[in-house]
Amino acid sequence: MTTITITRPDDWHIHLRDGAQLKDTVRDISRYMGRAIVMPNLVPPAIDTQTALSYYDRIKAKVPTGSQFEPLMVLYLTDKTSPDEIRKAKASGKIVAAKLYPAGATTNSDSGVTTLENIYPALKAMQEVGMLFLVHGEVTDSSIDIFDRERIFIENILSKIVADFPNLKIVLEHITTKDAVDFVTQASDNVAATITAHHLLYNRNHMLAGGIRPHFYCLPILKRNTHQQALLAAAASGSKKFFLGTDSAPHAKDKKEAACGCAGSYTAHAAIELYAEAFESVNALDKLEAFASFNGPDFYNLPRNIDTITLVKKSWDVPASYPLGDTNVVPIRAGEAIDWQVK
Ligand SMILES: NC(=O)N[C@@H](CC(=O)O)C(=O)O
Ligand SMILES: [Zn+2]
Ligand SMILES: [Zn+2]
Repeated sequence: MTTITITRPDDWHIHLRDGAQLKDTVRDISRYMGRAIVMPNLVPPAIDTQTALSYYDRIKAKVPTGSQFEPLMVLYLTDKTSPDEIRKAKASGKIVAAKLYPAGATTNSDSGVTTLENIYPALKAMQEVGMLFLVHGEVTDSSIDIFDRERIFIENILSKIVADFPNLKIVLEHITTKDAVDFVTQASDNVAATITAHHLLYNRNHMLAGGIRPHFYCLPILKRNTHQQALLAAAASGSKKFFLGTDSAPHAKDKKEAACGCAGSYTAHAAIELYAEAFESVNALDKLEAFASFNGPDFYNLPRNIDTITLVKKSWDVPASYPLGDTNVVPIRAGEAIDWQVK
């Protein structure tokens, strides 16, 4: 039987939600992830230090005994985020980044940023204090095709931010295109990207050919297979600029299987297992550890985890759904097999 042992991984982009759902999402992330960057797009969003810190306490209260899981918190940037708020967040020691959601770009982004210039004072403060800038990289202009929104964001917006703030550490989250791979690759060492398991394993045919599959609907939307191949090549390249961020984003089953379904796919039930499949598909299992366990902490200037987990190549069947608070979530691979499991 094939087994691989890797340093304990972290998840550099996840949605844990809140309220009744928190015990379920925290249980899943706590199984083997050491840390996670917890996204702040709650309702209402975590726009200030105090809100982010009380969210931290609610998460910690749900971590099962025996788990060492540690949440890393993120501030949600708005048009009004002040430099003082950035300094306060940084001083808390628990908030390591601030996130740009272009207003209207994705789930719970209504309070997001309307014009880039509005966050320049905050970005300047972040650059000064060494707080990371995380980006949902899609334009929101309704005249721009949904499959082009990441590329145009990079061309029109991200390239300007990178030029204006050369010392700001930037993570382009959940990249989905060859354009993003190329941009991040040629940019300075201060620019990196997370890649999800579902964008490595799937392309838009999986979502749209032979019937519409709403559980594959996430943002940025799955692209054509040439982009999927570029993402796989980037993840398997060994470049330290690319690292694990699941973007596991649960929505209740009835909110996904609907006439107007929510964006977000759930992968936290089997995150490293799905990444192992993706890396194995390109004969790059030897590159999984750096992607999952080294590149993220190195970019964030945090220590790598010191203990390990072991993956066994042994197929198991994913349940049709998992409990999510008082409702259910249909995970990626529901009712089908996954090749790997964590021992
Ligand atoms: N990725 C998604 O499709 N959805 C995320 C938001 C996000 O990360 O853009 C969510 O919060 O549901
Ligand atoms: Zn996003
Ligand atoms: Zn996300």
